[in-house]
Amino acid sequence: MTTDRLKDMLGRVSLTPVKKAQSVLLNALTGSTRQTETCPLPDALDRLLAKDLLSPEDLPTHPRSTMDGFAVRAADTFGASSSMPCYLEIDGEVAMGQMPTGKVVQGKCFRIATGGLLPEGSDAVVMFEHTIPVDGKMIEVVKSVGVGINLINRGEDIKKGNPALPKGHLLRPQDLGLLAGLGIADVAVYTRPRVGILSTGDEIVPWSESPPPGKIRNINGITLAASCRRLGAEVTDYGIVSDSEDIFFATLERATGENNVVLFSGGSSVGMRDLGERVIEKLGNPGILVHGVALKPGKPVIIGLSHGTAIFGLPGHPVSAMVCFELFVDPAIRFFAGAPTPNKQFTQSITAIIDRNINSAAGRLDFVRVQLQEQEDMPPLAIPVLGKSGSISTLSRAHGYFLIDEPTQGINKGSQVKVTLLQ
Ligand SMILES: Nc1nc2c(c(=O)[nH]1)N[C@H]1C(S)=C(S)[C@@H](COP(=O)(O)OP(=O)(O)OC[C@H]3O[C@@H](n4cnc5c(N)ncnc54)[C@H](O)[C@@H]3O)O[C@H]1N2
Ligand code: MOO
Repeated sequence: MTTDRLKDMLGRVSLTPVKKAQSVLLNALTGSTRQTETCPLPDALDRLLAKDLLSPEDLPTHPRSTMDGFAVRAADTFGASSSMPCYLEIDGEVAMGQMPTGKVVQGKCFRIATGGLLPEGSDAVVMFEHTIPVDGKMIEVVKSVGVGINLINRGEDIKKGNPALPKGHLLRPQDLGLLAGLGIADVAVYTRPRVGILSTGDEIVPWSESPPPGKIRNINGITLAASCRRLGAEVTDYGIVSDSEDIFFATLERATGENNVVLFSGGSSVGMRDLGERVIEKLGNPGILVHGVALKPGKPVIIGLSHGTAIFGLPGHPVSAMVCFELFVDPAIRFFAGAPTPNKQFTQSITAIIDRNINSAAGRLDFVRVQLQEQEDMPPLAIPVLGKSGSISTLSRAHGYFLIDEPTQGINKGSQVKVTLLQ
């Protein structure tokens, strides 16, 4: 496979627009394998279906009453009203959980409870409230019913052979309920994506330690692992790797062999010790897809692929790392998780009104963190959370973000913005 990196007029690799980088990544991933497995129904929540599911039977398997009342022949009640009731003889009772015995014949009815199976001959149910007992054997019907009223027909929920759920569908509680109703005990799902995480930098110490002067705690190892778990991935932490090319390469090579996606943070920009690009290139097949995107923050991100595993060199600054996760890693994990269109389709977003002017340079995508403040009878206010990409508290305080696209040079106070909520 050859990679198609954007070049400027002098042949130098230039910053790639975010949308282009996303499509290069997703196109390259189409050659990667997604594994599937069988999962017991109760454990299938939040998994993605690996096959189209057809209904193996009619649901319900028999017509059932949806009201407490009397199973009748609708024609027997035509014209019935409180001023001119019709009279029906109670000829039997449907026992719950049992097949009804007997048949409703003209002029007769069966007592039935909600959920009871409709006895043969009946085609509607009259609610108790619309009847008056005459004696133990006879009722007055004071409201007519049409055929099919107050019952659910065989196969009305879903018919045998009809599509129940499509391949790639994310299984929610209501979907598990549908599968339970159809008696599907084992579900073919995509295997959870495996993600390996490395943190690079001689200055990084485990977050649980007290850093001596010159060192800092590992923030990215935690934020990235948690973001992966949110997407249902299984995460392996390969720890903190020192800025030695040999150790970094050996760890990255091992992680690439063991995972669908590998993330490392730090070492993506052009500093002397920034080995990210070199080691991905060395892994090859094909190696680097994109290095440097027109994005703020997050410009130095590296996107690579090696032997079907997606590799991301995320900028070390904690906000930049999470922004790149949201825009690039998230779709890659969704791809391996089995999502049919890995770019977020129905992200939770709301319209808000920006409370001040925001500058933005033309030619790059700006990711603006915001807090939301409710306003009466108006969309909420979006208040930008300003701060450097090294300040994780700015993301922690943010309720969401909006994007300023490449051609736009800033937006004016009072404009509407589409805020994607940060979960
Ligand atoms: N001459 C240039 N310098 C820089 C450029 C540039 O274009 N030219 N880009 C800047 C931008 S933008 C960013 S973002 C950073 C990205 O740098 P790296 O990805 O190489 O990351 P490091 O240099 O290793 O670290 C940056 C920063 O983040 C801290 N860090 C790293 N890992 C962690 C972690 N796991 N937890 C918490 N903090 C972490 C690290 O200590 C640095 O402070 O490059 C700019 N430079
Ligand atoms: O891209 Mo850097 O992430 O602007 O801080």
